[in-house]
Amino acid sequence: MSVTGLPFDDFRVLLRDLPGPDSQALVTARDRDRQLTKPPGSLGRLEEIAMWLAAWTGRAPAVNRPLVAIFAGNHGVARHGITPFPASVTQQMVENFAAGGAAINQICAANDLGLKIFDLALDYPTGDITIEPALSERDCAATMAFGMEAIAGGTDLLCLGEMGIGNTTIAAAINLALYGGTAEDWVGPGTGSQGEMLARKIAVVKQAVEFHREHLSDPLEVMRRLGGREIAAMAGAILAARVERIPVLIDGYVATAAAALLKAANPSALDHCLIGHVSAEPAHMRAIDKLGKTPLLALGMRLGEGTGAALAASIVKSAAACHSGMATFEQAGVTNAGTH
Ligand SMILES: Cc1cc2ncn([C@H]3O[C@H](COP(=O)(O)O)[C@@H](O)[C@H]3O)c2cc1C
Ligand SMILES: O=C(O)c1cccnc1
Repeated sequence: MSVTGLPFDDFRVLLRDLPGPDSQALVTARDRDRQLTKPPGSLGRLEEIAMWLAAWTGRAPAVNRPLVAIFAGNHGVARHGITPFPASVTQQMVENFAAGGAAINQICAANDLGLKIFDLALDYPTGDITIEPALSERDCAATMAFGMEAIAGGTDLLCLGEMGIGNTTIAAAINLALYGGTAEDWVGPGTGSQGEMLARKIAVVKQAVEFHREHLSDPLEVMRRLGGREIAAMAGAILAARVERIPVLIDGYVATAAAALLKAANPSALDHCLIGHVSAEPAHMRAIDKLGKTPLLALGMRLGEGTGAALAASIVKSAAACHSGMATFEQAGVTNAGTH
């Protein structure tokens, strides 16, 4: 853990001093883009994505080793009956990922993406956020540090996803703590909560934020009090990626809440991240708006597992391929505007 004092100290230092974009790589990429055999701007957002890759990797846009990292955790709050599925499904789905049977396995296979699963102490659910912090500072910091391992094997595009029964309740509590409003504004069905169960979910989120209200001005405190292990690990992974100049694709409502904690700590913390998709969870678009981002895809998905981020990776790969592989006007002998 920290050599400087409290476990969060190293992360506070890291968050204060994040590397910025590489302006030289950006200028070089813009210059090449102007020469490619297409009308200027005609590849729309693909062009912006290529420039984003250049700025945050510091080199010519390329995606050679895309990786989906899924973090799995269990939540004490699940005991309140706020989700239709039992907490045991988290472990069962981890086994399903390993066996290749989940949606994310198929999307990774179809799009040539690496996949790594990190299970986080599944036998030890976090504290029940309605009456206690989810994690101690030490445990939360250790889990953030573990999340940084996501990039250890090397990748040049990190897609972040999660698995954790009950974690849309956790995401709603984080958003309520960060942005205010009412619990109803941030709670949605998740895997299918409705009627009395949905009412309980709203009450639980309200109660949790009320219980911790004195301690919610510090985003890292919000993380440990209202978050969960997969939330802390995703935040750690985003930070590690920033330091190592790896662009990041964020998945749905839950992953976005983890990212939001970093943005609250440093407004530039997510500049190397794009939101892969807007999920069907009703509050996801509002949460994305709070980050000042525009999602790449809107497919009505509401699964998690990194599936939306993984699908968006194919767009990012295509953006890099166009930028690096297209011929210039000169190479192809195609007449450019203004030169005829
Ligand atoms: C079989 C199954 C596979 C999943 N894959 C992702 N999730 C998603 O659903 C969970 C969050 O929803 P809630 O807050 O309503 O529990 C997370 O585990 C999330 O990744 C799944 C959920 C289930 C049941
Ligand atoms: O948007 C998400 O990430 C999501 C939605 C429902 C269930 N699990 C995750």
